[in-house]
Amino acid sequence: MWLEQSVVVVATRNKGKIREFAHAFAPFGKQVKSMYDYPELPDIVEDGKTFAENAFKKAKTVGDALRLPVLADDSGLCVDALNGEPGVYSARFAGAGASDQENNLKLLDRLESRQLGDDTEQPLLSPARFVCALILYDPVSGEALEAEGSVEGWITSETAGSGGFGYDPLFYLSQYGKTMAELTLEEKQAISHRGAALRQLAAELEKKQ
Ligand SMILES: O=c1nc[nH]c2c1ncn2[C@H]1C[C@H](O)[C@@H](COP(=O)(O)OP(=O)(O)OP(=O)(O)O)O1
Ligand SMILES: [Mg+2]
Repeated sequence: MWLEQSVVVVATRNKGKIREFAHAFAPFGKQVKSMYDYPELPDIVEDGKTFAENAFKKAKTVGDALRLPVLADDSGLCVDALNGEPGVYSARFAGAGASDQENNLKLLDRLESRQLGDDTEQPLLSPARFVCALILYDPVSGEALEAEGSVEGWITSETAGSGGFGYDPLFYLSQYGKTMAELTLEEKQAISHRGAALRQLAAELEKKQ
């Protein structure tokens, strides 16, 4: 069913995610629609303890409302020096409705205030990873497919780049010598948590054929 459809509905209002999904599905001739295309959809309270729980809630809420198969993404940044925070709270780290810039500033503030002494002044503040959980939910069968991906990097105090979204300007990839925000969409997709989760989901779908 889902593989034949020319439209993919993604249960998100994040424009950065929408851009990445549109880029990922374009080669398959699939157009991406988001919650902006269905203004009647409710806000979804993301009260799960895991990315997968939240992604499932997004997919089920939107899928049941539209009676269409829906893909949902819940993702975030887990920072070692903060014991995995902000994790599932990434979007509201600096408070409900916080902007990316406010969240980034709070993250740097939390990490820089942990540095002891002046001689620890190095731009790499902590190992970190982005995690993305995807759920593809079909309201007719009630079936849900799940995939998860992650990417390892470092939080840097030398922010750089204007691509991507969210915490990308702070997320340094040693193998590229660049932040995630300095990568093209193509490059980001090849290594990102979202790209990895999408490839895993595609493999799951293939198994079911
Ligand atoms: O590739 C990424 N590059 C940088 N930052 C990222 C990425 N992926 C997730 N993030 C951050 C952004 C946000 O602070 C949180 C996602 O929160 P999350 O609830 O999944 O998304 P959201 O509220 O922005 O949109 P929605 O729930 O409508 O999908 O993690
Ligand atoms: Mg959200």
